[in-house]
Amino acid sequence: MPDGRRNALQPKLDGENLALPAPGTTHHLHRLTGQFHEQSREALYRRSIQPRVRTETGLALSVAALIFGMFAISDYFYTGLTLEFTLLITMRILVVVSCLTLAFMIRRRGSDTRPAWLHALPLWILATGIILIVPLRPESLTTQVPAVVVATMAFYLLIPNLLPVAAVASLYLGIGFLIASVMAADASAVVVMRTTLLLIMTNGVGFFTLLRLEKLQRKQFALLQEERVQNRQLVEEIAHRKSLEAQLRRVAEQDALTGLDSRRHFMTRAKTLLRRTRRDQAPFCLFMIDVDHFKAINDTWGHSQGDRVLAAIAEACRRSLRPQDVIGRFGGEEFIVALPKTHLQDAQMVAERLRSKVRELTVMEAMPDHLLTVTIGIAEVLDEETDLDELIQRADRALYDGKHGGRNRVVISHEETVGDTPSTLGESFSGSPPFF
Ligand SMILES: Nc1nc2c(ncn2[C@@H]2O[C@H](COP(=O)(O)OP(=O)(O)OP(=O)(O)O)[C@@H](O)[C@H]2O)c(=O)[nH]1
Repeated sequence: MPDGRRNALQPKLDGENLALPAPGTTHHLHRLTGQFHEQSREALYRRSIQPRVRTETGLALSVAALIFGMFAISDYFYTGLTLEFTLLITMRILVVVSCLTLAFMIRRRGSDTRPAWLHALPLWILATGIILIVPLRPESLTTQVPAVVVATMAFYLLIPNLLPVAAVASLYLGIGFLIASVMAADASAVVVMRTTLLLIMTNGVGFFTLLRLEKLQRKQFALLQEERVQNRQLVEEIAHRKSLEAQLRRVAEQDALTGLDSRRHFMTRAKTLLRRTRRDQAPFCLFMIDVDHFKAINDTWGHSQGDRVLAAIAEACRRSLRPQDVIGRFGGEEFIVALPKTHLQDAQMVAERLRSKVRELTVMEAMPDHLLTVTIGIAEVLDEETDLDELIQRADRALYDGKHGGRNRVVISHEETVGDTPSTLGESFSGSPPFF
């Protein structure tokens, strides 16, 4: 299904059609890392944020590397064109190039199997670069402390990473910086103490802020999943109800044995047709069709054969009539047909054709010596007549006349004719006489 046509009740997570957890599954987060205890859910979460993380990491690393490179200007002011400056500029170029390369790799090569070290490595390179400034520019130690604080916050909050990765890299930066301060810049105990406290505070703030963010994002993810599960259940429920409704409608509207309209549905459709035909002042005819000696078929060949005969006659009706004619099973072995925009003479021809078709049905092969016949009563709607029930009654009376007249015939309701002359068009048997 194209995305545009995707059901609005089924939101899609970033880039993936992810499997959903079982409904009602609760989620627990690790207290110190903020990650899901459930490994599969954690993997699902990471996959869902992967495209965003790739882009943001690439951007953040590029920005951090460029800022780190820009500080070559202050190196020049501190050292002038000395060996230290050459070492500093070389080191900065190496760090910038490594970070940009890794940023590029993360953006281009990010996949499910991407190793964690690929994300950790740029932090360690940046941290090493910052630490190395201390021995190369020991006199600027005091200005380097705020740079370490900013870098630590960037490790936690700017460059997307898992909390343990950011924490370990920040600790490495802090401890490395303190050791370098003592060993290469002869920092006094007070300065070391102050810097240590500042870095502890920075790490604390960074750690707990990122921990909170990690937890919030995962809670949001879990809620979204829960919602998706509920939406999916809702969609399934709606589909189920719709199919039940359709089934119920079919049961109510269709006769199960023949597939024809049920009596009730026929009445509804025929009434609409009659109204429309009356409005257009067009003719309208109705057939009542009854299988002759049907009880005997049941009694002799069984009810299953009787059912097959009814289904075959229904099929013959469907094939002999036009798509706009409405055919219904009126009850038992009786069928009813509404023929809109049909004159009596045409209806009579159609009925005769149908009667001949019934005699040729293959279902009769199982009933040797039996001539399967039907009697059809026809009534045409009279001028200004709008009542379908009356039309049915007249067709039924014609059918009754046909039964009494010997069956296997088409009979037109005599109430159709001008004057009181009966117009029953009885027909004597053709072919072999019926078995009964
Ligand atoms: N097999 C089968 N028989 C049915 C079904 N519905 C009604 N019948 C039977 O159809 C028979 C109708 O018999 P009758 O009303 O006496 O009519 P008939 O034997 O066709 O006689 P005439 O109409 O006078 O020619 C009854 O025995 C019903 O039990 C059905 O769905 N399947």
